[in-house]
Amino acid sequence: MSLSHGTETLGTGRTMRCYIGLGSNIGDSRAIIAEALKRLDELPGVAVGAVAPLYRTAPVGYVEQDYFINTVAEVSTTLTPRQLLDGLQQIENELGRVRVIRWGPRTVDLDILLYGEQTIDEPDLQVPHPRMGQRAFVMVPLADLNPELVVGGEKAHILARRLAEEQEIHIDK
Ligand SMILES: Nc1ncnc2c1ncn2[C@@H]1O[C@H](COP(=O)(O)OP(=O)(O)OP(=O)(O)O)[C@@H](O)[C@H]1O
Ligand SMILES: Nc1nc2c(c(=O)[nH]1)N=C(CO)CN2
Repeated sequence: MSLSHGTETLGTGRTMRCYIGLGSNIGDSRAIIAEALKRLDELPGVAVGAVAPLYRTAPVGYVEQDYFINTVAEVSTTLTPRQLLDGLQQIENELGRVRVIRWGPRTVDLDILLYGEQTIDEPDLQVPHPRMGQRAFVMVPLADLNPELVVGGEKAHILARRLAEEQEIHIDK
């Protein structure tokens, strides 16, 4: 929890509730996600709250790759969306340097799913995340945290249940 640390120089002064999606399919994904959450909580102006369970999920989109570990974290922040994105990219870069395969892809992906009720449509930042409502690996952990949340006109738990019938997702054990 670092909301009170240096926040006078950051962001809006208002505290926003956000949801961050985390995914990894390279290296020790569980340890990498734990480390990403620790670093997220250590960012000035960011406090990590509830974190959903870890899920093991089949790759969506480009399918010739390993299964992912995914989760979603609820975050309180005084940062602006862009400051938050900068912080997430810094963590991705730091952890991405823990290279497992030479020239290999990044080890962790951090997405801003929701930033309060705000809508942002800029070339390098779209919120709500435009593909979140089609992805079981996002909606299932998000629904664990906030089942009544409305995403694209539907409640998170309803979307999650439907997507989980189409896309492979299991609690990680
Ligand atoms: N809500 C958001 N959260 C994080 N990054 C975002 C968001 N909206 C746009 N971006 C942009 O997406 C870029 C990351 O693209 P990348 O190639 O990693 O996409 P991806 O994570 O593989 O795919 P997807 O966006 O479908 O999850 C970042 O450089 C960032 O500028
Ligand atoms: N299961 C799963 N599939 C994905 C994921 C992910 O995090 N989990 N991330 C992607 C690019 O953001 C593309 N496909």
